[in-house]
Amino acid sequence: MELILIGFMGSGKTTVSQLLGQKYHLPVLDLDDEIVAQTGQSIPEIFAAGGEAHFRAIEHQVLAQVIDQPGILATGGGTPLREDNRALLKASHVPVVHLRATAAETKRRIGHDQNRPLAAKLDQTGLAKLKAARHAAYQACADFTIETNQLTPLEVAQAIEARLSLTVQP
Ligand SMILES: Nc1ncnc2c1ncn2[C@@H]1O[C@H](COP(=O)(O)OP(=O)(O)O)[C@@H](O)[C@H]1O
Ligand SMILES: O=C(O)C1=C[C@@H](OP(=O)(O)O)[C@@H](O)[C@H](O)C1
Ligand SMILES: [Mg+2]
Repeated sequence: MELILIGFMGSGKTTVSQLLGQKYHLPVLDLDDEIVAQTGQSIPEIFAAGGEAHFRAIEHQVLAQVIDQPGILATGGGTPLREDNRALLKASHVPVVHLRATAAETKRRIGHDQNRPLAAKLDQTGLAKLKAARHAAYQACADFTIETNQLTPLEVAQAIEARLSLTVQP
């Protein structure tokens, strides 16, 4: 991978990875999409079948498979929770960018989306608590953090470019 995006659900990892991939003609790999492709099950189906532990085991296997592929990787919001996943991210030696949004903005962005089993039943306070509990894991592997609340996805992509001083021509 050339760039890895991490952060809480709704922070924009999937959206921004696609924008950067289009602009720089780089392949984009979304870990959730890859999990769905490999298992033939949706994310809610995987959680329903074996709970979060089952999903995390698959997520780890797929991360280990794809980490050395070229392109931009959008992780899932829980990917950095496992120490072995954080080690894989760090060992890739590519920039790891942490995208952030407030709980209120997160609720606005994903509140009606049923495709995220861990967020589906949480109100804004629940999202804030889960996000706070994960903060250290994100910080442990991030090279830098972008606050996305006031930014469009395109502006987030531009903020990442500015931090990386990407030189590849569009
Ligand atoms: N900077 C942003 N401003 C407003 N909406 C955003 C922004 N980034 C993402 N979104 C929206 O939030 C939702 C979740 O984005 P997504 O890229 O799937 O996040 P993630 O992959 O981090 O969970 C989508 O509807 C997306 O269009
Ligand atoms: O935060 C999490 O634990 C999860 C985030 C999701 O990815 P997004 O962050 O892209 O929504 C997906 O991997 C799964 O629903 C679990
Ligand atoms: Mg995503």
